[in-house]
Amino acid sequence: MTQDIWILDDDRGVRFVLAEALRDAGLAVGEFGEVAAVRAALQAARPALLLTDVRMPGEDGLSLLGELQAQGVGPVIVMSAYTDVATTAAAYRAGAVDYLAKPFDLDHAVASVQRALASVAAPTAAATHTLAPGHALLGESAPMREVFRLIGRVAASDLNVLVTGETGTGKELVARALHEESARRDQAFVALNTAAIPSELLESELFGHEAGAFTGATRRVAGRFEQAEGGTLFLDEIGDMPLVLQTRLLRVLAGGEFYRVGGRELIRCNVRIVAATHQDLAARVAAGAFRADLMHRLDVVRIELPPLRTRRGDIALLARHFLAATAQELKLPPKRFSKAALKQVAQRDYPGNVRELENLCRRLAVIAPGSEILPADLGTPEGGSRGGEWTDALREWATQALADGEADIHARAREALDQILLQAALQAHEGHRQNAAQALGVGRNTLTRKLGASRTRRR
Ligand SMILES: Nc1ncnc2c1ncn2[C@@H]1O[C@H](COP(=O)(O)OP(=O)(O)OP(=O)(O)O)[C@@H](O)[C@H]1O
Repeated sequence: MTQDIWILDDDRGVRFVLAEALRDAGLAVGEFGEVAAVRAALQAARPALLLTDVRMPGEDGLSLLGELQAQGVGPVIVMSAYTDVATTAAAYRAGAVDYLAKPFDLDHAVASVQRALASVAAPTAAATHTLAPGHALLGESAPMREVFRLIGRVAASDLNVLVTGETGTGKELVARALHEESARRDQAFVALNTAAIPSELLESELFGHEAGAFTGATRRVAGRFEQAEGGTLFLDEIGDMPLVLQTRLLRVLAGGEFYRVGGRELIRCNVRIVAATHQDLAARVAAGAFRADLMHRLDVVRIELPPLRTRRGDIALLARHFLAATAQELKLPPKRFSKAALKQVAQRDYPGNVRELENLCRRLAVIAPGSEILPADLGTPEGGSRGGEWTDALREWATQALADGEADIHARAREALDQILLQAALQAHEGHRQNAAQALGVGRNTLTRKLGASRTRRR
């Protein structure tokens, strides 16, 4: 038996191609250009499935979605050119079974319809709260759309989520979006970077302590679990959590209750956990550094954030956003990228991902002269300044050294810088100290002292 699929879209072209594709797949199709027409048709019939756009002139497709759910109409698939988290999540909240980002692949759309018909999904809970304000999480690339889709899908559930991705890819922003799109949004969102806290303090940081629990504990302090009660707790860099605390955390997650450090009162907790890591958690488990049972408890749903190099299409959008946002925040005159500069920005490598791009744009918003940013302002070799090459390398080195927790980074970098300059100048002036010092613009004594210092240190 053929099934009746209704398409609601004010764009005739979309209706046409979609209807053709569905008919080719053996389905019966009805086409509607406005919400009112669907309402009228509902007097006489019910579709097996509705495909609808969300934003149309006149009435919002989402409001219709709510009505249809109330009338027990079959599954609804939402289509939209808007792929931001708020719209996607609102569609799922309103009961959509799938979300097709326009422009969509027709095969994909037909497959989605067939899947929905096959499962005739159990009705999802209707919208219970209004649309949250837009999130700062931006992106138009296919992988980011997929991330938004996932956020929309799982936000309303209370499932624990593990967010993975390289440093600076936006893991914390995803955790915030999950919180904002959930029923917990009016409660606290509390973030804790487990790697940034010395392990001996981590337990009290998480679970709080009583007065007198340890030296210096003069009064009772609530931990992050208590602060996040009813809300969401974001545990960043979970892969670095010491094993003893992993055990403790696991017990709390399993039992839903804990004691403060030095306390006797059992505290019940209702907290959703979103954990993040840049590491391969399974590899940490294999290496014996992470508990498998804790990983399974945290990794109920996984959201993988793609590195910026696999979604270069997002760079221009992000760069413009960061430039404008910095100007607004610091009350600076707005600047814009010249075409050539933006092209170069989009072609650069960002080992620090979105954070590194953001830092570059913040710097440009502050220091680039003029209202238009030119390639020369970027400090790239193509821009005419040779500074970019080595400062980029230095930045990479520093990022890595900091990530590895190395000590004395500043002193080591400064010494390396001094030595490279001194040796280059000495070489250029055939070992003549006076001339080398002069060329560098430092005093001869300074040069001698720096050469001496390095020799002493090496010993
Ligand atoms: N898609 C995005 N849209 C807008 N801003 C973003 C996006 N992704 C990241 N950012 C910005 O980049 C910076 C880094 O993001 P965030 O702190 O969420 O990354 P992270 O993956 O948690 O990093 P780390 O692993 O180092 O903790 C933040 O300032 C954030 O606002």
